[in-house]
Amino acid sequence: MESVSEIHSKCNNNFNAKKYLEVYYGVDPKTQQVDIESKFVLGFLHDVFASGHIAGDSLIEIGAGPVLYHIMSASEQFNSIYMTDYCEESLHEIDKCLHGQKDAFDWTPYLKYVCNLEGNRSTPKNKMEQMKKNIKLMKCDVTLANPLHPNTVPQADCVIVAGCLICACKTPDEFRNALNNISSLVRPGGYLIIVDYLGASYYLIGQTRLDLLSLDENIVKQNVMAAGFSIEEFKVGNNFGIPYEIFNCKEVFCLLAKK
Ligand SMILES: C[S@@+](CC[C@H](N)C(=O)[O-])C[C@H]1O[C@@H](n2cnc3c(N)ncnc32)[C@H](O)[C@@H]1O
Repeated sequence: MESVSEIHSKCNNNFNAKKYLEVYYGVDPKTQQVDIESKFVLGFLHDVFASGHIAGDSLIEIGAGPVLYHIMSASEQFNSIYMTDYCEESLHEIDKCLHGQKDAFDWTPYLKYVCNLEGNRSTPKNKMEQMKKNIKLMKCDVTLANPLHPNTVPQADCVIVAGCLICACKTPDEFRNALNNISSLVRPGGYLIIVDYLGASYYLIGQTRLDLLSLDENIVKQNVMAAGFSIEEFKVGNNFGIPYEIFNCKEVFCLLAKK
């Protein structure tokens, strides 16, 4: 049996957080425009949080990786935001952003896009300052009954899981278990948001190929409902800039469900 630290170091070897950011979140240096998939996902998250009724004391993002953008629209709605991941290296990339380090990934194009969606009531700089105040970083593992083990936090008003479950789960059974584990983190009446991909089976980070669980809409919906949620929205987007040889993805989905 592998120890937790062995598993984490193995994960660090396979998941190159810096390279991942460059390949999947790098923008054209000339135009600084965010891609169509990001506009779809950020637009969904904006609409969800702009309504104002998904708010409260805490939000947990599970499997955030080195990526800051899924909580941009939520950042003013919660007192505490726990950004969590299996790999320490990924959390370190977020930490660098929060501490304004020189070699931190630059999220400005995405911050600008989100501020624009919000009618520019805030600036990218102010939004980043807001995030610095309420984000806490924590390890997680969706295969554990308490994914935040050894930490415990009060059940959250909202949990976001983006691009994580098709990486962390190898079979539909593992997907079901992970959703049950994640459900334990959401308070009754709280919300679950999933952003993930349909029909994808691998992606590349540089030369490293990582396998993915191929999901369809039915498997997602059935298991989310079985984990104690009622689905309020399910939106699918299918216009990708990433070449098929790098990520054999057909569709991204955004789901909002209430416990
Ligand atoms: C493709 S990345 C997605 C990162 C980011 N959320 C995004 O949308 O770009 C998949 C993430 O799932 C994380 N992950 C893999 N296995 C996990 C597990 N058992 N528990 C929690 N996170 C896991 C990885 O460390 C990685 O950060």
